[in-house]
Amino acid sequence: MHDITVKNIMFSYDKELILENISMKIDSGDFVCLLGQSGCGKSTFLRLMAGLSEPDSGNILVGDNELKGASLDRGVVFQDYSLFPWLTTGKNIILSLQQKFKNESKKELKKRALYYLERVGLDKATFDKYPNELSGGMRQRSAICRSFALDPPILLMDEPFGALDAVTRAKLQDMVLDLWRKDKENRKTIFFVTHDVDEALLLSTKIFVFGSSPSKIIYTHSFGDEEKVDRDSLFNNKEILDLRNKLIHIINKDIEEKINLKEIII
Ligand SMILES: Nc1ncnc2c1ncn2[C@@H]1O[C@H](COP(=O)(O)OP(=O)(O)OP(=O)(O)O)[C@@H](O)[C@H]1O
Repeated sequence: MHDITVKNIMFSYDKELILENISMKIDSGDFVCLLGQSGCGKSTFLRLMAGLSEPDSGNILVGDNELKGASLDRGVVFQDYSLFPWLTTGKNIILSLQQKFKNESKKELKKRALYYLERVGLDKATFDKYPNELSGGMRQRSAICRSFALDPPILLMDEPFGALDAVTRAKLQDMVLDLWRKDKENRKTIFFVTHDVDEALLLSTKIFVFGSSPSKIIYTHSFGDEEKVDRDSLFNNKEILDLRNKLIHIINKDIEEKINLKEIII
């Protein structure tokens, strides 16, 4: 129902081709990670999936419907938390919830917001705090809380943990996995951009790697149902270690090719 089919997407900024003929199939409930070197077009692609920009050609289908513009069926979490600094965390969350749950009273919306604050590991007091009174990790938890409270079937996440220290990052990775896993009946489809290979291995059921100049899919890996990677097997399981090395090699090779190409042009 919320399968995503991407067909032959081409996208340029001015005359520069950024995405070349991208096609992919994402099943409902998949946790997809998109890897690739910096500047290869990962965020550009996520913006297309969010409906925040349009491709030159090609299309994206959610189920049978062609994606046109932003929609409440797709939540987006960016790296920079994207909370309004002049509103308390609670008001930030309720402002979004009001767009979707138009018939719910303020009391019901607050109850929903508090429930999800707890699910992302924040205490009730966070509701009345302004974003600048929170740590980076707490701000990102709040942004994720807002997205999960909106309960979209599809969640698009653009390097949401990129600015966080390693410990907070690990905690939030576990939290998102937990939220994704627990909604078994109605598992969200998550599309997660990262340039961290270990993060992709830990989170994903499916990995796509973008190459650059212009960007196309250069590698795909799908984990079987029983193969979900946990934190221990990241470093102990030979198959996962081989895959990790392979992914790092593919990305490094793409970086080297880009550098060589630049030298030829200069
Ligand atoms: N608004 C814009 N106008 C023109 N060019 C842009 C714009 N946004 C991005 N680009 C260019 O498009 C290319 C892809 O950028 P994008 O941000 O999608 O890459 P990315 O893979 O997400 O990078 P990173 O991992 O560093 O965030 C880059 O060359 C970038 O300079």
